[in-house]
Amino acid sequence: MLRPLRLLLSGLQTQPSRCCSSFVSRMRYVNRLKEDDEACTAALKDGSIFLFHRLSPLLRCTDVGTFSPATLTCSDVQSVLQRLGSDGSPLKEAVLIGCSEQNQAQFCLDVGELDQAAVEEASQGTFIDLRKAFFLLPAAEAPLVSKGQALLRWHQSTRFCGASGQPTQRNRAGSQRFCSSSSTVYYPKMSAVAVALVSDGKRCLLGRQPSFPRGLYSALAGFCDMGETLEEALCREVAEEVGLEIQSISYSSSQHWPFPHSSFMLGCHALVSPAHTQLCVDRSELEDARWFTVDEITRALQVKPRRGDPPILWLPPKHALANRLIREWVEQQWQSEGGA
Ligand SMILES: NC(=O)c1ccc[n+]([C@@H]2O[C@H](COP(=O)([O-])OP(=O)(O)OC[C@H]3O[C@@H](n4cnc5c(N)ncnc54)[C@H](O)[C@@H]3O)[C@@H](O)[C@H]2O)c1
Ligand SMILES: [Mg+2]
Repeated sequence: MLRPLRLLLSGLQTQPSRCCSSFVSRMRYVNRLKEDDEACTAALKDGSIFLFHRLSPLLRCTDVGTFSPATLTCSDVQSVLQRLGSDGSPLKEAVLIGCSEQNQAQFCLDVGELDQAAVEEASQGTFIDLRKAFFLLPAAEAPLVSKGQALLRWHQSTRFCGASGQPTQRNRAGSQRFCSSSSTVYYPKMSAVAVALVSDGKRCLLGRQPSFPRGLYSALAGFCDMGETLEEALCREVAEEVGLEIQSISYSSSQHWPFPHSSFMLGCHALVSPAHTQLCVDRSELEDARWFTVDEITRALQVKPRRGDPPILWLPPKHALANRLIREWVEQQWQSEGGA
């Protein structure tokens, strides 16, 4: 029997479609929720919510001592709000983050106006500063939390239109804000950053900023200027920071990086001529930059730094794209040595 068209459409609004691969249907579902306020309101009722308090995510400690983001249902959050005397209106501020593999829409919500300790008690979790939380979470879960925080931060800083000075209004999903006075649409934005692991074929180049923890060296990085390509940004940054000219670049991978604000990190391997490796470090940007052999890097990758240890070489944590670039380089060096 044919179902009425209206019923079919309302079914489509609340659940991912089953006509395509589960990935395709989830992506289309999230896209629909961004465009359809009613569908998004319905999805929130059945969705999961990650709470934040003044941009710090709510985490729970598992029985085995690991951490995970506290996932609450909409009714969990409603009962927490009720217990704290709130009328439930903060739920309207929830922002869509994505959709789980179980087809459940995921939202984030900042309850910074409520008492932090009272929310922690009612929701059985702890709000932890993202700088700490990011590294406590498993690598698979940290990006979801950092995406939630980035979206909440963007909403908090885009309340007014830069053209008219009037308040902006958000759509239901929180994927855009609109100023009816100037007709400007605002979308969440992030800064592009180029990161390069520079090599001369045998050694790799790492640098440290004065603000880094003692002993930490990382790949060179810099914000892309307006109008620059990724390649131009990498060549300029490496020239500015260490005075070298890059000969060739190969793209590796990218990542969203929440610190200090949302950055879109684009990671590459860069080669300089072994005949021109003399460093001329710009001390206003870097405290130090050095060439490291594959043996030094391999040893450093095996060391687990402990508080109070003497400052040996420390590499960026596993969650960071720079760590991935360093590992890729080491693997490539061992492969080419094995093959030689
Ligand atoms: N995830 C990783 O593996 C990884 C590795 C290296 C660096 N990073 C991140 O990359 C970012 C950039 O690296 P950097 O500090 O060497 O950059 P950088 O060398 O461009 O120097 C930073 C300076 O650039 C200026 N700047 C220009 N555009 C900016 C913008 N859009 N936002 C902020 N400042 C801007 C500011 O004066 C700032 O002090 C840092 O936030 C760092 O945390 C991440
Ligand atoms: Mg830099």
